[in-house]
Amino acid sequence: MAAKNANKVMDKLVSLAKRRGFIFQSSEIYGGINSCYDYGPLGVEMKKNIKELWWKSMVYERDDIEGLDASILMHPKVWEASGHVAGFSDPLVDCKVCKTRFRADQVDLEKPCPVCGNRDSFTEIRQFNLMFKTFMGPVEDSANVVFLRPETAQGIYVNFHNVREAARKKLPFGIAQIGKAFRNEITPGNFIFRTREFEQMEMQYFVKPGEDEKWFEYWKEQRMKWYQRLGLKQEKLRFHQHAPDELAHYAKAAFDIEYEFPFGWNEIEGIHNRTDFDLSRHQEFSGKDLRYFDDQTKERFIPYIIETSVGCDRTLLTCLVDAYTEEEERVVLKLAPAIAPIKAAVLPLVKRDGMPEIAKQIVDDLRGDYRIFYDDAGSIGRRYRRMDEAGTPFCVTVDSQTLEDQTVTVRERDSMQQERVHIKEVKTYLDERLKA
Ligand SMILES: Nc1ncnc2c1ncn2[C@@H]1O[C@H](COP(=O)(O)OP(=O)(O)OP(=O)(O)O)[C@@H](O)[C@H]1O
Repeated sequence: MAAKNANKVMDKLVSLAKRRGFIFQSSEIYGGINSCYDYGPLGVEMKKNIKELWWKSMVYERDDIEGLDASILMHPKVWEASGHVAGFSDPLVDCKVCKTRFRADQVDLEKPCPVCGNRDSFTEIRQFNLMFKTFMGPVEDSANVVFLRPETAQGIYVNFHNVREAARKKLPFGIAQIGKAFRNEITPGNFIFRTREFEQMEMQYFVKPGEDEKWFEYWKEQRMKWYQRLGLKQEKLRFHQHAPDELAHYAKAAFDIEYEFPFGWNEIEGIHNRTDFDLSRHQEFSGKDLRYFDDQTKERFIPYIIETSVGCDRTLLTCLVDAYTEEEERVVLKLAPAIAPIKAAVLPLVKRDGMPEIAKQIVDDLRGDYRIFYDDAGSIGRRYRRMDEAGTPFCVTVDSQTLEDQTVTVRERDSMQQERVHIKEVKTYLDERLKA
């Protein structure tokens, strides 16, 4: 029953996302391609807003973090050093009869194939590496194999000294990066929750060994605060601590921030104490000295790294799920104004008496600062509903009173309360309410 309801909510969200232009199935006219999605006009705005808010809180509001945008394709040795060539894999089995593929840890191998019912039909377990391989240059041989990065972090580690020197940074400091990552997941699903191509927002914070635990606690707290700033319901968020047997090979401690989706509690962000593993390995494989020189203590050492790693697409899904609200007469996305794709809609009550002209003038005045939408099609009620579904926090309506006293109606999305505001005051009114 619970699973059925979960599917229903997700189905409704997927349908709203398509109808309103947030997210489309990739290559839809060709029947689609599994687990790949395209962001439409509203989706692209919302994703951009999420990335900007992350960047603002991680880079602009601090003085100890610098930005980076590293290449997706990297030297193949990076992935040997990182452990991804040897260890970034899931166990896989195939049914020899129906050819269905399973994750070996998600199916009972002693039982018949759950799809075709045949006994003893499973192949041996094989380790399936999740990295996408491709070839660089015109010759397709093993000497030219390169990988699409499965995480953005390695681009940060290999640039540790470049960024430190260029930005003249001393420990502790961080490097932040937003970019695409690719994983050939065996079991993608739940809409954009787990896909094979996705975007990550990662920050690696370099600290002195011995100070790592303190900074780990600090970043746990900071990152949880960020989700509150995104407007997510607090009771839907929690930490999950990795037990010793769950810890990745590089981690001394790991906490996930989890959200309660309609399909259960799931990770949205990982916070890891990666110790000196990454820089030590890159030092070993590259032969370059990646130690840090502390000019106060005159010591040389490899910094520890505290990582915060979150999926941008997964955050967007979380915000949509959290905002999706069904009320008696309407469906409304109660998105935080900072991430809402359209900040305000300007609506002439009727298409005459000069109302459209006044409305268009208001749009022109606001356009440079905000994503604004003009709509004069259909009844005012229908137009409000469309904006509710798009998560637009404010609707500005030009009506007959406007013609008399230059005031407009501003309707707030969640409360549906209306206020009269002078046309000259609309920009200030929005500025005050749209600040992140
Ligand atoms: N296939 C994916 N699709 C979308 N986002 C992803 C995917 N894999 C990872 N992420 C995002 O990147 C973040 C950090 O990646 P990390 O390697 O810690 O994930 P993970 O533990 O492998 O995730 P999971 O267990 O969900 O596969 C995740 O918290 C998630 O938000």
